Amino acid sequence: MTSSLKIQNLNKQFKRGGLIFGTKITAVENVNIELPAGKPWIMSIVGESGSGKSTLAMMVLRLIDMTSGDIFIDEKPLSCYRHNKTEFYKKVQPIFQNPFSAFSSRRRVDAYLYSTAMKLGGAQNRTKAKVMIEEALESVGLDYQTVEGKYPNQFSGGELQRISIARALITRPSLIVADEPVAMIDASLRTNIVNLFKKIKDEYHVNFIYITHDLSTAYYVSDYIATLYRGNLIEFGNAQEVLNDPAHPYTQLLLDSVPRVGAKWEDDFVLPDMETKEYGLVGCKFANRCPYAKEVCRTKRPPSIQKSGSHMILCFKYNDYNEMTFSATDGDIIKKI
Ligand SMILES: Nc1ncnc2c1ncn2[C@@H]1O[C@H](COP(=O)(O)OP(=O)(O)OP(=O)(O)O)[C@@H](O)[C@H]1O
Repeated sequence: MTSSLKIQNLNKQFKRGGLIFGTKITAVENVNIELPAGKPWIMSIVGESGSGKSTLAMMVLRLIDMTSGDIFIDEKPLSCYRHNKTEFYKKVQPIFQNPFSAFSSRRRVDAYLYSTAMKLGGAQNRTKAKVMIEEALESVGLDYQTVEGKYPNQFSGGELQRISIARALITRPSLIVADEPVAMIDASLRTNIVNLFKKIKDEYHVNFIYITHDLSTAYYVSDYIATLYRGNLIEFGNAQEVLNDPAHPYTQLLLDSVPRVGAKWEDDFVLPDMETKEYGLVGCKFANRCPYAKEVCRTKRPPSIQKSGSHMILCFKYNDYNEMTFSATDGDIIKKI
């Protein structure tokens, strides 16, 4: 199959502490995801704080290096863009959590839009750039006059995030990576912003990686759901399948709070030292919290099991706790019989 996104055996290790007494954590561990080309999609990456979501997003955005593995966008490895940042940002655009940090308070917002249209969008002059900007703003429900000549602090967080989205659209990217784009936005406006992703996906044929704590918005917009836990992709699949029939005990736990609008996991649900400890576990990272955990879950890394279609989980329970001769880190998938 030709793929629009392929994440292959992706790993990221961070060193923590000093040179001598420091430890390493694998913030993203052997993640494999492949999404087909052709039909645009929104993939939500969900998981509580410290599960590796932003680390994964930053690798896709080339903001940090991967330790090993590879990422392909439209079949091209990210390494292709090593010497060509412009080409990369034409293809992949970021949207960050805090729209106010994406724009300097001393620069007019329209200056950013013109700069993007002319440097990345291919506009040869300001007149052509203006047409592009008007169209992008219209797609996010804003008009040019409302934005013209204004500074970031003259907008609400929600408006400024819409402008960030419009700016991302100007380059006609193939992929937008939105890391917690609604976290700082009033709860009542979150669904509107995320619904925009859906509209833009269809209008512009752009794919989205949507990273979120906010399960209810993920619930409404996703075509695919990826659940991360301590760097492991513990469940992945078509959103309908994962949401209607979550297989991993952790995803089941998370989905208990859906569909309450604005439902979140508490950031201090897991204490930081417990987080570090879980990253270091040899078996399943969720074993200490899992009501179904057995001995094998604590001693061996669970295998990837293909439940049906694209739906996979990293869990012993779905293989009747059979010990595998190889682990998920070998990148193998066992088909559920
Ligand atoms: N530069 C870094 N150096 C060391 N450890 C890091 C670094 N960046 C992230 N980590 C660690 O990697 C793990 C995953 O962090 P990450 O920010 O990717 O999680 P997250 O799921 O995005 O969390 P949040 O929702 O809070 O942003 C955490 O334990 C974090 O402390």
